[in-house]
Amino acid sequence: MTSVELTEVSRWYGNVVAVNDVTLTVGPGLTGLLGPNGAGKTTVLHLMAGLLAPSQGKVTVGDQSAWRNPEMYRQLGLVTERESVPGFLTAREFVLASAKLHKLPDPEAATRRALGIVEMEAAQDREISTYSKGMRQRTRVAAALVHDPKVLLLDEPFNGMDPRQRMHMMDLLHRMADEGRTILFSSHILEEVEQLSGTVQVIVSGRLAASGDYRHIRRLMTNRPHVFTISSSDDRRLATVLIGQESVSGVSMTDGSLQVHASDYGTFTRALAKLARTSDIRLTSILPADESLEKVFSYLVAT
Ligand SMILES: Nc1ncnc2c1ncn2[C@@H]1O[C@H](COP(=O)(O)OP(=O)(O)OP(=O)(O)O)[C@@H](O)[C@H]1O
Repeated sequence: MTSVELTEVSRWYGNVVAVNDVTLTVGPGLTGLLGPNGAGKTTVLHLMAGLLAPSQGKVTVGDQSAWRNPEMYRQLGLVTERESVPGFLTAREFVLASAKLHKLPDPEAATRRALGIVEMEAAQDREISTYSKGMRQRTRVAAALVHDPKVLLLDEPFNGMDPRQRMHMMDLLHRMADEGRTILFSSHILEEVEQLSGTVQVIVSGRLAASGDYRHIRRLMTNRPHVFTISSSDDRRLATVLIGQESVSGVSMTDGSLQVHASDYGTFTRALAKLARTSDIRLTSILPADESLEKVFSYLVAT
């Protein structure tokens, strides 16, 4: 059982602070690292993989320091974000090259084992250029785990996949985690971690903003303040009724529609339907205002 640990880690590039005083332990099982673009996810993974030195703090894999420690690569595999697989090779050739780079005693057997884990045996002798996105990604996973590492890090492994491919990849990650490995993957899409049974660590602007299971994170995000645009059979009367509600912090009428600031999504939406019914007002549309993912995540930092 191998854990990866960050203790008071910061990493800056010139005057850009990419990771800001993060303390975090990722233990055996499956963990998601969630955050908007530019939050520092890649930097965290590269620190864990020993590709970057922390500007401050300590990064360990098992009991060993990650930085400047080639020994660590026996324990760890990394699937990088950018898809760079030579299309003219077959999956078997690609994974075998990785096995040879690791100087494994029986590279052929290790290649067969890794391709078996990702269920790529049937297509292993076809050129990678003929594969689907999901198959290419699984081939890259096989290359990263050919040396049977205890820790596997994956940077945005679901990027560009359709829902079926995504489910297949999530099953694969769960299976590897169930074998006792420490698996950490990054994502900038909340729905991508929906099928995750393990922990989600949320990172925003280089800081650890929240952690817990998917339902906990989802709740934190939906319980934040929301703005709704509402149309009804009598907007003006609806406005006067709503302003008396505890879950409403402001009401305004602009361009013929009603804007409502609600302090809590769940309480407000439940109250709205009931109020409209008892006041005999017909609701014709309720639209949540468009909020960028950035803003939603930032709310978590503020709490
Ligand atoms: N080599 C670099 N030089 C300067 N700034 C960098 C460098 N690498 C990353 N950054 C900056 O550090 C911050 C964190 O970047 P990082 O790539 O770790 O985020 P991320 O969460 O992985 O985002 P993305 O999903 O968009 O890759 C960003 O502001 C980014 O612009």
